[in-house]
Amino acid sequence: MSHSCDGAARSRMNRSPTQLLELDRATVRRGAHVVLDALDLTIPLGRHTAILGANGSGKSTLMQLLTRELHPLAHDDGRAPVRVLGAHLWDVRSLRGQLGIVTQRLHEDLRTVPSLTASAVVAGATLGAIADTSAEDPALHAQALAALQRMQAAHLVARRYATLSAGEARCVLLARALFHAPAALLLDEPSSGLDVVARAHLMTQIGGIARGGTTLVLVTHHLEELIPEISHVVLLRAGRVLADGPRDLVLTDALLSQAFDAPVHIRTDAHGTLALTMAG
Ligand SMILES: Nc1ncnc2c1ncn2[C@@H]1O[C@H](COP(=O)(O)OP(=O)(O)OP(=O)(O)O)[C@@H](O)[C@H]1O
Repeated sequence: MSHSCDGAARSRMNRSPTQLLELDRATVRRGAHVVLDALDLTIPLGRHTAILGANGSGKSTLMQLLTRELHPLAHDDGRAPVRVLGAHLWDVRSLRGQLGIVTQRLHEDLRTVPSLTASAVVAGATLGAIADTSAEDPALHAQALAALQRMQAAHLVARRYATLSAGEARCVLLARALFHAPAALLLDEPSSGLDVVARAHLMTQIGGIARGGTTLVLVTHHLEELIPEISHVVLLRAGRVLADGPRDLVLTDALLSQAFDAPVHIRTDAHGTLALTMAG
């Protein structure tokens, strides 16, 4: 009996996963506060998805479930509340090799080490840790340079990461995130703090990455970041899924007004960029 169970588990792990994320009534509590409330959600590989919601709706917490930095409450019957790439047990380091991550928190952590160069930041993806390895390893340095070149950021290779502008740092983080050719790229408000030109440049690069076949998961409350490649939107409200579907069905004034608890209006400019304004 236990043999056949082990075999089934092994064959599930060995099959090529088709789902990036599967949540089965996943609940996360922080202190007395239920931050995610019995969430059911599936994000297939290959479906570029935005997780959209107001401040405090649970977007970053959902991202941390995906990266296994946070764990949900266990189910009494042993069912796995979270599966990432088909598996519910992950060694975090091997998961980091499958997911490229760009978050403000990672950026801030990297900036705390003044000696770190852009090359070291990119090459550090091999460790999943913050340490300067590229200086000692010419092969790693060359790979980091190639990754920066793909982001049109080769000129930054020797610069100290902590001295980069927000836009430059974001390109270096993208190069790091893509270092292992991950199955999916997770972006948490990637363009926040960037000027209009740097934002357009970054979002063009992200669009190219999506078209190249890397699944995009974008966590944001900035509608400007919903590039055309994003085909699917999950709307969160107070730790629950308010809507989950094709972007045109979810991005309506009515649903967004519910999500933001205020009357809002979505508009599209001449270049197709979305923006949200207060209605009236
Ligand atoms: N460590 C913590 N302890 C207690 N509550 C927390 C903690 N971290 C987050 N929360 C609460 O969980 C809720 C969801 O937070 P989360 O950061 O996931 O939201 P978010 O949608 O990403 O918000 P934002 O857009 O402002 O970044 C918020 O009400 C927040 O106050």
